Amino acid sequence: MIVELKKKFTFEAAHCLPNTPPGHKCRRLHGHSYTIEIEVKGEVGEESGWLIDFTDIKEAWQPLHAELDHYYLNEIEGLENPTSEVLAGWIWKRLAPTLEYLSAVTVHETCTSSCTYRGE
Ligand SMILES: Nc1nc2c(c(=O)[nH]1)N=C([C@H](O)[C@H](O)COP(=O)(O)OP(=O)(O)OP(=O)(O)O)CN2
Ligand SMILES: [Zn+2]
Repeated sequence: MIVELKKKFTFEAAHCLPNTPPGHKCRRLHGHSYTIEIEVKGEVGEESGWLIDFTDIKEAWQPLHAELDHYYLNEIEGLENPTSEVLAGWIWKRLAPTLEYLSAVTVHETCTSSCTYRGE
């Protein structure tokens, strides 16, 4: 049986988007309460009854939370232009080596805007 597990995390951070046209609202320094959704996909183990422990996802996320929470994202290497797209790719790159079965990273920048990256 193939399943998809999803776990959500939150962090607060400031950013601006320096490559937007002059006068664009996102050029101004502002902040978001980001929600990050991490998904893994694979076969359920017969004995365990699960794909992986949700705690494994939490442990993989924790170092990234420490790097991102209450920081100015533009000052972090690789996030000089921190769109949702760039951030989703940045998170994927860091999670993929440690989190088996990773299948998607979704960045919710606001309640109405999100970006999903599936490693392609
Ligand atoms: N493709 C992208 N478009 C935008 C990004 C992005 O990362 N990728 N980012 C922004 C801004 O960071 C902005 O803070 C969030 O955008 P927006 O959804 O427009 O925010 P609002 O709260 O104003 O949205 P409502 O329409 O009022 O819900 C902009 N675009
Ligand atoms: Zn923004």
